[in-house]
Amino acid sequence: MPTPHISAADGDFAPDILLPGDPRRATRIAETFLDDARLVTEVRGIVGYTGTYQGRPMSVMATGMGMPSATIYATELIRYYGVRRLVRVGTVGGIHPDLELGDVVAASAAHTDSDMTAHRLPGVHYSHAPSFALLRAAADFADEAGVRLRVGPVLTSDAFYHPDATLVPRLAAYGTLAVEMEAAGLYAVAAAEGVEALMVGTVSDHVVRGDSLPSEGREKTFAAMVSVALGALGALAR
Ligand SMILES: O=P(O)(O)O[C@H]1O[C@H](CO)[C@@H](O)[C@H]1O
Ligand SMILES: O=c1cc[nH]c(=O)[nH]1
Repeated sequence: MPTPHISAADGDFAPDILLPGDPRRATRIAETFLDDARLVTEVRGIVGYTGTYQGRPMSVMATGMGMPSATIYATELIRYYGVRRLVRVGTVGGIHPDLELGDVVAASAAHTDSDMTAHRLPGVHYSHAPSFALLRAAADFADEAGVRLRVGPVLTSDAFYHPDATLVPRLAAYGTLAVEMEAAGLYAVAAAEGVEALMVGTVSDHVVRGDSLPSEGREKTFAAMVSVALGALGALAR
């Protein structure tokens, strides 16, 4: 049944879904990786597609930017469309000095500067963590495929333009890999709803060094990230 934000019919989504922030990336993923992809929703320009990948049903849908947007879609997909495994495929800003542009990261934890998930467990500093099964499957797939995958904590921030210039060096001192804007919310929703989630990201820029990928570089590295996400989902389905 359609929700306030998704116009798809019952059964239109697969249990497995990729979640980029950018609607154009959702379309490119559907066109590049899925067979027989069809558009199942486009409310507010947030497109979702379902097709097959290696013979299995697979969906991809944009989330927009930030936790308020991403958690609306994640919640509705899980509660009303039966989605059970959600892998965010995002761009991230590198923080760790070892990260190169184009590297793929998987978030084994997500710190946050947001209060968005704090109301869920008052009095507790909640740990935003992914599905271990999905994380392990992503790491195993990357090893086998020869993809350089860095696994570690990220910061999920409410602000793309953060006013506190000391934040990134302080996070770097705690081994934080990168910054993005949705993983913590996705992990909290998935945990609360009893389903599995993971955030995989491509380093599109380095927030300390100040370099960033040109657009054709983004296209190539985006393929490595998506293949890791699809490989992890495929391994769990077997
Ligand atoms: O490229 P996406 O998936 O949108 O992810 C990152 O890019 C956006 C900011 O430019 C935020 O959504 C951030 O998390
Ligand atoms: O949230 C994000 C995503 C990419 N790069 C950044 O600096 N921040």
